[in-house]
Amino acid sequence: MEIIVTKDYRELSRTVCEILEKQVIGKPDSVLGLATGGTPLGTYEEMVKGYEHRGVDYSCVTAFNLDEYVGLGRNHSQSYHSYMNDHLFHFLNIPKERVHIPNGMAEDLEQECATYEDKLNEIGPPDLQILGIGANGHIGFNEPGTSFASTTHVVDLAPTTRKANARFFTSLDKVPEQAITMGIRTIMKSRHIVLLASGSHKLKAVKTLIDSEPNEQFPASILKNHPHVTLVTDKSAKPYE
Ligand SMILES: O=P(O)(O)OC[C@H]1O[C@](O)(CO)[C@@H](O)[C@@H]1O
Repeated sequence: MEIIVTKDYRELSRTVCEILEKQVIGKPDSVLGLATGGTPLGTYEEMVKGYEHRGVDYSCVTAFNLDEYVGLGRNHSQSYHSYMNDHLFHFLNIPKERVHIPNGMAEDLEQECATYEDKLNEIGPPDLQILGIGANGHIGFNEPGTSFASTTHVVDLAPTTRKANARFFTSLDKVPEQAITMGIRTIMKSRHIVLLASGSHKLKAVKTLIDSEPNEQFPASILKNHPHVTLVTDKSAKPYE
């Protein structure tokens, strides 16, 4: 695993943006796997600047998002559809038909997962997958205990994850209890994975990742079995000198 330590969050965001832009400039029809949560927000801001000021072209890119809450419509302010539109897609020239996010309102959620996985297999895998890490080691919404063989599936969110994400909702009881997420096996098919960790609250998770062998109780540990992972962390989330 390659590890890049940046001096702060701003530098982390610029670094990840540079990796993404290099990917897209080198291969204009790249498939990008994108993440939500607080950590990639700075990266998306930098990408928008890159599009507006440096003319980075996304017209041939395809995007797949990692996950979506079950029960939130695409126009709900806290759905990941809204998050991606508000922070990225609204500003870039990725054609709408090449943007893929699971439908958390699907009547048949199992079918939605199977269709999403099929689409990923048909068009993907992502050339570059962006990932955040949960304090409990989750990647996407794959909570501790998720099988490493999992494909896109419906998950029950861990109480700690709901609590961590309650900051985006008016109260904890408004945070959905389930989500659709790409599985661990799905994520591992990506050609290059860039894992972002920022802030002292991620220190323990980064330390556990570095110190542990792959095990299903700490989902991010599977990344040690992947041939091309870049961990980009700022100093406050760096556990060792
Ligand atoms: O970047 P954050 O907000 O710390 O979240 C870390 C991870 O947790 C999630 O938001 C899910 O809780 C993921 O989407 C994200 O990768």
